[in-house]
Amino acid sequence: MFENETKSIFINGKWRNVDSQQTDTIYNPATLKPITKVAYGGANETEEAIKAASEAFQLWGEMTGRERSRILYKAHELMLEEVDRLGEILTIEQGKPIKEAKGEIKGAASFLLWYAEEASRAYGEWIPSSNKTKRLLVIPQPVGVVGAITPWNFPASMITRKIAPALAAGCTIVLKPAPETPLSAIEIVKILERAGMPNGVVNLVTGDAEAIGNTMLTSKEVRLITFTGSTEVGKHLMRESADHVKKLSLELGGHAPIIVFDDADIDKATTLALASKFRNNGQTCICANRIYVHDSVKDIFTQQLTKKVEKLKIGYGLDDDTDLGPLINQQASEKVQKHLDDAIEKGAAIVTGGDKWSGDMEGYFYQPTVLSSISDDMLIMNEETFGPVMPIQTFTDEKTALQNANNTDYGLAAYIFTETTSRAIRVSEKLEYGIVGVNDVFPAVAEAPFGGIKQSGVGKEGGHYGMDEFLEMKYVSMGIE
Ligand SMILES: O=CCCCC(=O)O
Repeated sequence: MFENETKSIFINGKWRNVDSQQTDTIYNPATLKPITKVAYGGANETEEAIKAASEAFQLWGEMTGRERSRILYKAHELMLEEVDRLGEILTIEQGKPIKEAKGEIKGAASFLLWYAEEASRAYGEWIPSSNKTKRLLVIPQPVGVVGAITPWNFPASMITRKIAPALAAGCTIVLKPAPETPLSAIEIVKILERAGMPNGVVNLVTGDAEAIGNTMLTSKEVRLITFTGSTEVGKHLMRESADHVKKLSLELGGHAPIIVFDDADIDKATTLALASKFRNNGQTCICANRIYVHDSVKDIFTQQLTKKVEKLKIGYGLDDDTDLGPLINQQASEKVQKHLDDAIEKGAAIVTGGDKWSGDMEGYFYQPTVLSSISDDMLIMNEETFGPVMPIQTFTDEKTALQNANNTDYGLAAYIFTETTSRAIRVSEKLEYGIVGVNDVFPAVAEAPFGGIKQSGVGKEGGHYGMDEFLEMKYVSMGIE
C-alpha cells in the first residue's frame, strides 16, 4: 500500500520532497513498525506554499461560489468512492478501529458536501439607511490565505472541517497536518487535485511542526490560522499572532462531564457513556472525561456500564471486531498511567481494567478502565486524560451536579442524560460549554456549529457559522444624489 518514501509536499500543484532530502518516518501506532517516510519540510517550503496560496487567491477568490462549489462537490463524491481505502490508511497511521475510521471518512466527506452547498450562499446585506442620501451595503469577502494546522486524533475530518468552509468562502490554504498522521492529509489533497482544484489553492507542507507553524505565524500574508489541538498550543498561537493581528479559529482541549440524572434511561445512558468515553480510545476532544451519576442510580449504572465495558475488544484496528486500538504514542500512554496512579493514590477504586494491555503487538494499548470513589482533587477530574479511563463520581442534587460540571477552565462539550424535557432545557442553558449533548454523545455534524468557550477555544466549525470564520464583512457606504 505504501512506498518506502512518499512525496508529501504539495506546492502550486506539484508533489515533491524537500531539497535536503530530509525525511520523517511514519509509524503504525499498533505495531510500532514503520509505514513510510514523508518529506521533512520547514520554513522554506512553508514560505513557498504561502507564496503559491497568495498568488492563487486572486483567481480562487474571484471565482463564483457556484464554481467553487462544483469542485468541492466533486471532491465529496471522490471521497465517498474511496471510503474503504481511505479508512484503511487512517487506521494504519492513527490506530483507531476500521469501523470508526470509515465513519470518519464519511464524516470528512460530509463537510465537503455541506460547504459545496454553502459556497453559493454567502449572503451580504443591504442596511436601511437613516439618511436619504446614503446607501449602505455589506459585502462578504474571503479573508485571504489560511494556515490550517490539524491534529492526529481525526486526521481526515478535522482537515475537511477546516478547509472546506475556507475554500467555499474563497480562501486559499497552506495545510500542516499532525506529524504523526500525514498520510490521510496527502490522500485528501490528492482528491482535491483530482476534483479540479486550481494550482496553489491548496498546499500541503509536512515536516517540522514548529518551523512550519512559526512561518505561518510570522507571515503577513497568512490572514487566519485555524487550529485544532491543545489549549497550550492555542495560547502560543494567540500570543505569537498578535504582531500581525491575525484572525484565529481555535478548537482546543476539553474536559467533558456527563451528568446522569436519576430519571435517565440507564440502558441508553450506559451505552452512550461508553461510546463517548471509549471512541477513538478516549482520544477525542469531546470525549467524556468525568461522569457524575445521581447517587440513587449509581449502582445500577456502574454495573451495567462495567458489563458493557468488559465486552470491548482491544486489538489491531484493521480487524473488523476491534473496539479499541492503541494510544497514539508513549507520551499518551504515560499520561493515562499518571492519571490512573494519581487517582489510585488519592483513594480511587478500580472497577474494571486499570492496566496496560499486553497483546501480541508492540503499540501502547491500554485496558478500558472504570474507576469509582473519586474525589475532586484527582488529576483526572481536572485535566484532559485523552485515554480510556472513566472516573465515576456521585451527586445528590441538580445544583451540585451543575457546579461540579462547570468547575473547570475548559468549556468544549458537556452531556446530560435525562428523560425530562424541562430539566434537559434548564440544565443545558446553565452548562458553561459551547456544545451540550442531551441523550446524545455525537454532536459533531457538518451542519451544526462545533466549538468551545472559556479555554476550549474561539470560533465555530460547521454549519453556516463555520464559513463566517473565513469571511470578512466589508461595509460600503455610498452617497447618492
Ligand atoms: O477531537 C475533536 C473532534 C471531534 C470530532 C468528532 O467528534 O467527530
